[in-house]
Amino acid sequence: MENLTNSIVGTGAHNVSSILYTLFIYSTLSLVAIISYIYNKKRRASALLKHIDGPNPIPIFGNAFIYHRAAECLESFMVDCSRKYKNRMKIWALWKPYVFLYNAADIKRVLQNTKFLDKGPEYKIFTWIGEGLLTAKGDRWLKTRPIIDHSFHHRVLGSFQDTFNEKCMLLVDVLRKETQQSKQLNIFPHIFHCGFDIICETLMNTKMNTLEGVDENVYSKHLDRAADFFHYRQWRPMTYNNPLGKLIWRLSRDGREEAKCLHILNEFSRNLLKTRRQARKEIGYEKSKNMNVPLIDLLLDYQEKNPGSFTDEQIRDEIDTFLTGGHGATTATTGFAVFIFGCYPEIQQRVYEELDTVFNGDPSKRLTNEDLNKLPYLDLCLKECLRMFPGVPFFPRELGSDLELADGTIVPKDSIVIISPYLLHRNTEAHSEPYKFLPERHQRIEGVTKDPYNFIPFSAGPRYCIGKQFSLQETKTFLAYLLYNFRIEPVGKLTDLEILARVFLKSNNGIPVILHPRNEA
Ligand code: HEM
Repeated sequence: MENLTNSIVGTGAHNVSSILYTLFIYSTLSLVAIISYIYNKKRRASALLKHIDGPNPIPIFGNAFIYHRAAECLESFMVDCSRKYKNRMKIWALWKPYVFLYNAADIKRVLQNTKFLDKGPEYKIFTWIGEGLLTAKGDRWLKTRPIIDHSFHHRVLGSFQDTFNEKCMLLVDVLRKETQQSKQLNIFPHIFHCGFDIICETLMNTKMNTLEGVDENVYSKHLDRAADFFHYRQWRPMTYNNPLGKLIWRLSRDGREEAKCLHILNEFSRNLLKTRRQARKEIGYEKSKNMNVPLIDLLLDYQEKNPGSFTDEQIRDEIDTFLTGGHGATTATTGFAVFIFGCYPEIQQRVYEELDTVFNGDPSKRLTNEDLNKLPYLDLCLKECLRMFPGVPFFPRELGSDLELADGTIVPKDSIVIISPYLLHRNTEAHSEPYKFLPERHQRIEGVTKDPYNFIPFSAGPRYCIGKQFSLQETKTFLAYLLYNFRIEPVGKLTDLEILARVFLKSNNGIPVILHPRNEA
């Protein structure tokens, strides 16, 4: 019996050690295989990208320890780099090359090519929007974009003008009250809430009254927090581009708070969907035949007519995508525009005079689409604001195959390409005196053709911004009411604004202005 036990124990110990030995061999071999795979990839990438300059990397980590400065010190680091490394630059995040492009010729090669439609891994940390239109890949994007396009038909956009007017007039009232209480104010939160109410009422057919403070703006509040985490992680790829980094992030205090935030955002959108479905039942909503209806009804109609086409969670992804994208960039642009007009009083006066021909002395006039078309100078100013402060300063593409740049340089498959409207719009080869606000530069001149890829606030090619026309119409309405009702005085200079590249461009110290009412209503 003793012998038997000894031999079992002995065999067991032997088995354990041989299992451990085998495990050791396999893990060593796997590690060697992974390291040599990464090493070979990195070697190929280094060789191919040797002609693209960038900050000096350190062994193993590359530029991982300076990469975050790209977002935090947009002007003092990123713009400086872009001046030093003309037209494009390379940054290594561990072994992964990030190639920043800010010249039209290279950007065109990415945006026009249907091989490069997939967004970069940064968008995976947009966790609350799941696989909505912005992040969707391949077949899902190909299927969804043509459907959603119907909701942005000019007939649908035309029908939104009443809501734009009503909300912007309310914004003017709210600001009038504010100016009575304090001389100086940060106008951005008011614009942001107004933009949120507009997106809910137009695309989601759901009234929200956050501007008046009736409904607490749960969504915007948590969106702002989620954007903080996005901002932090976006420029620290180690928190999302490898399983260990992701796990450490999830377990961290911030990671847990992020998860709570995302849950609240998603729950808000689920409720919005439920409420709209219920409201449709109650009012006996009839499905439209031509699909030119607000987004939420389009998706619900489509789901009912084509069972299995969209799950409720996929519709929720789209709701979150459009609630996020639908007011963030537009309100950022409007905020910066207000400040710029304050800094250029002569230009502000010229816009006011143009507006006066349309408002005709009546500050509460409801603007029509025809009225908006009679404001060509405001159009030029808006374009110039979008040039100087593009709401989306950077956007990524992950290369599914090698990309050939304009001069023949090959950017290898699996690299990340970052297209930067912000840097492109400040590139002196594309725009002379880029720090000057010169609306006239957007004027068409007979016989002169400019490269449209020098100005891409809404991106270009097949994945250009679906909300472009919506946004232009909305921003113009915002500015028309604000500039007709107030003379804007900035608090400080343009260079005092601390500009951050968050999900959307943001001034970290707000948009501080003094508003002088022009006409008492
Ligand atoms: C000034 C305002 C805006 C700016 C500067 C802007 C900018 C952009 C840019 C640069 C992209 C391309 C992003 C990429 O390729 O990764 C984009 C895509 C997109 N935008 Fe906008 N946007 C604005 C307003 C809006 C509005 C108002 C909406 C919705 C109502 C919207 C919804 C979207 C969506 C869904 C996409 C993804 C399109 C696709 O991949 O098919 N955007 N936008």
